[in-house]
Amino acid sequence: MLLEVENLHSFYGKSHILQGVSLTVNEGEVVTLLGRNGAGKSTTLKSIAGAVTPGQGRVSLAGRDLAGQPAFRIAKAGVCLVPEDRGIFSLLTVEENLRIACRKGSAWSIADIYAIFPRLEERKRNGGGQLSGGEQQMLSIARALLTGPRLLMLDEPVEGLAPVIVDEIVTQIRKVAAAGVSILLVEQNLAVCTALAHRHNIIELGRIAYHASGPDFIRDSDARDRYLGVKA
Ligand SMILES: Nc1ncnc2c1ncn2[C@@H]1O[C@H](COP(=O)(O)OP(=O)(O)OP(=O)(O)O)[C@@H](O)[C@H]1O
Repeated sequence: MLLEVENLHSFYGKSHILQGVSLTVNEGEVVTLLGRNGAGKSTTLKSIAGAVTPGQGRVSLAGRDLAGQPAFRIAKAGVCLVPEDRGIFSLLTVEENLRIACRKGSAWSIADIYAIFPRLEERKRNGGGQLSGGEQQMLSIARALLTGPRLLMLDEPVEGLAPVIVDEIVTQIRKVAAAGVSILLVEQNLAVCTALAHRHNIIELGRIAYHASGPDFIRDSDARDRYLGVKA
């Protein structure tokens, strides 16, 4: 087991958002966290990464307890969150954005990144702010990889992107997973989720209300309708 989250509770002020979330990610797995708007998906990722401090519960990475640790220590342990707002430096070039993300001891080099994301090499001298939305997303995933994470958490990586770019990013995420990086994916685009993931979790009322393997979830149209309001 790589990531083990057990009975996680998180609050914003008095709002009790996560009410006992439990989920796991094995080495080499792609696992989704699905759910309706406001269900607590981003909060779960932030609570694992330490951007939100959980009030209760266990988060462990390869057996090492991380819950309640500061975000920088959790990142150092190998957990990297690519947030929805992408977090790239718009005044730096693509290559500068990549260079400053590099960490000693990381298994990833900038050449590895260009092999998976050829568009970034084509655009390496462009400013981060000149990139399209899809290219910005690629750059933020690339920056996360350069830190050498064991667990990559992606928050809605294809939101608002054109279908051809979505396909490109799905292929890239698949290559990242094939390189051995475990992935916890939050994404509203179900086709992307089923194309990538080995297992799925659905969060409702602050808890995991449903989980299934990839093939079982594809067959279970009732669950998709009941929990996500998606017909067919
Ligand atoms: N910083 C915050 N302060 C107070 N409440 C917040 C904060 N961030 C999120 N919330 C609330 O917590 C709940 C869960 O939000 P979260 O962003 O985790 O949902 P989500 O499942 O990721 O949804 P979405 O798909 O809309 O991003 C929502 O009701 C949201 O309004």
